[in-house]
Amino acid sequence: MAQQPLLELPEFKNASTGTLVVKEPLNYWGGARVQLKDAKNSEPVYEPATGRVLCNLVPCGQEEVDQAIQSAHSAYLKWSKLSGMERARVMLEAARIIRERRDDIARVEVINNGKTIIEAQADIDFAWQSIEFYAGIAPTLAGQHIQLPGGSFAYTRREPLGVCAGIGAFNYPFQIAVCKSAPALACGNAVVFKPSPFTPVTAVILAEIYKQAGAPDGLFNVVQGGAETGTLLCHHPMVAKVSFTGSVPTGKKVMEMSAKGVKQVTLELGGKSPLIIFKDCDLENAVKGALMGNFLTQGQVCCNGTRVFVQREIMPQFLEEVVKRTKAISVGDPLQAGARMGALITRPQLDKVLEYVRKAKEQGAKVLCGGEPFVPDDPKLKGGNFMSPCVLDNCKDDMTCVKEEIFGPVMSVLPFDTEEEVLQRANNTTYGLASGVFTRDIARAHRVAENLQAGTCYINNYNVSPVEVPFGGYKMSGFGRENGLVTVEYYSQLKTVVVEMGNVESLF
Ligand SMILES: NC(=O)C1=CN([C@@H]2O[C@H](COP(=O)(O)OP(=O)(O)OC[C@H]3O[C@@H](n4cnc5c(N)ncnc54)[C@H](O)[C@@H]3O)[C@@H](O)[C@H]2O)C=CC1
Repeated sequence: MAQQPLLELPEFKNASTGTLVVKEPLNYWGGARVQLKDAKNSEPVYEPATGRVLCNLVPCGQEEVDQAIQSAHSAYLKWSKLSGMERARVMLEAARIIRERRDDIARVEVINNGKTIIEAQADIDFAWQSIEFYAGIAPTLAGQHIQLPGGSFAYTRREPLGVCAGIGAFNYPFQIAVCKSAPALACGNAVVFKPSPFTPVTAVILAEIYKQAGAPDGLFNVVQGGAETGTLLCHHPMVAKVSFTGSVPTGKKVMEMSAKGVKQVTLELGGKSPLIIFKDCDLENAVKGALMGNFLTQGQVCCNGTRVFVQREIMPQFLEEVVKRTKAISVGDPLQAGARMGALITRPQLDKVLEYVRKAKEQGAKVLCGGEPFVPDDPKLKGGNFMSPCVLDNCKDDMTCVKEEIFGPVMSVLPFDTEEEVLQRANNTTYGLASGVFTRDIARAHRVAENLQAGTCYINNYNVSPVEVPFGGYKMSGFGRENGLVTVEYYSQLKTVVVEMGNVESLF
């Protein structure tokens, strides 16, 4: 009997905070959810807002990873032979279904991830837009014709890589699965995706949607698990490329393992990005930018501008306004429309963030607001991983909170005097994912953008990442790009064909 898609099951349809229990298998290959034979290594996955068990994660071992990759490979053989127009048609249908089911997918994402519904809806909108964008590009993929002497010529073909593995982080589960699969599929590849073990639920919904849209069985597969399953993907000889989103230490391991098989790698890693606010800025916009650059997804965003450099003359006004607005952020049930901050991903992650705040105080920072565990009034949320968003003043460049990626709602504010000084301090980090500058001086804005060592620089805004704009890191924040036209280069390879129209001129 055909499986009923997850989103149509009654428990998914009526899901609200504290009610969803997922019993259906979350691994997916060969066009269907797969129940693993051996569930002995299964681990509970908790709902961040309640601390309740949401599902049990059954990790894939060698045999299952191999099955998923074989299934991807057979789909690749068919999919790669389709024209770009044919691939686009399937992708556009997938985008349409996602758009139609946007609120349902967003609700499940909230329950699994803990972010607020308003953010999850934006993430799902990003997802269908990304698939639409790459569907539009699929028919345009083409090579070049190069005229040679004597009527001979060469041409290039932009060809897919084969089976691409995607490994995702927990903070944008559905969106990351799409950011990797949309360009990969547009170029003619097949994908095996491993979500974070903390957020296993929505990737399989994406798999079901691709199938419903007409993708061949095996084109997009999901293998669940943690480091071990990820390792199996990186080592598998039939995987042509690994696209990884996660922390720097794991990214290094992924690169090392992939190097053994000379696999292509894209690394979307962490950051400790600078946001520079000059005294000639529009202060209200700068404050809004600092909040958007620090508190989305409970601060668990790779490109967050967590080192906020403020020119000394406007520091008092900036702090007053930023603290007032931070205190007004409503923390609570992420499925409530009014909530603006939900729960952190896990209890250990919450403890880690609170420890960063404690250490910051010990090193001399001043907590202007927040930085404490938060227990909402609603009894069902008592076991959730909530904390109050935090602003730290009196920060110095050598403090731990300024140097390390906290991955929680903690903003460190630092004074500066001159442009030259702030650029030097902003760049004094091994990371280079993003950066931002607020100023009304147009020449200064572009000069600062040029001199910041980061893959993205936002001028007079922060954390704006539309699908058509490339995104990725400098330095230890990784390499390769996601989003935008350039990403097709990371999911395809160029074949050169040389055609002789005359006789072979042999030296022998
Ligand atoms: N640059 C970007 O686009 C983004 C970067 N990130 C970064 O991700 C990090 C937070 O995400 P986490 O999920 O905590 O990262 P993580 O590095 O702990 O895990 C990421 C993924 O790697 C897998 N993994 C762990 N060990 C592995 C191994 N040895 N081999 C293969 N796979 C392995 C995990 O199971 C998970 O799926 C932060 O540093 C954040 O900045 C997050 C989102 C976007």
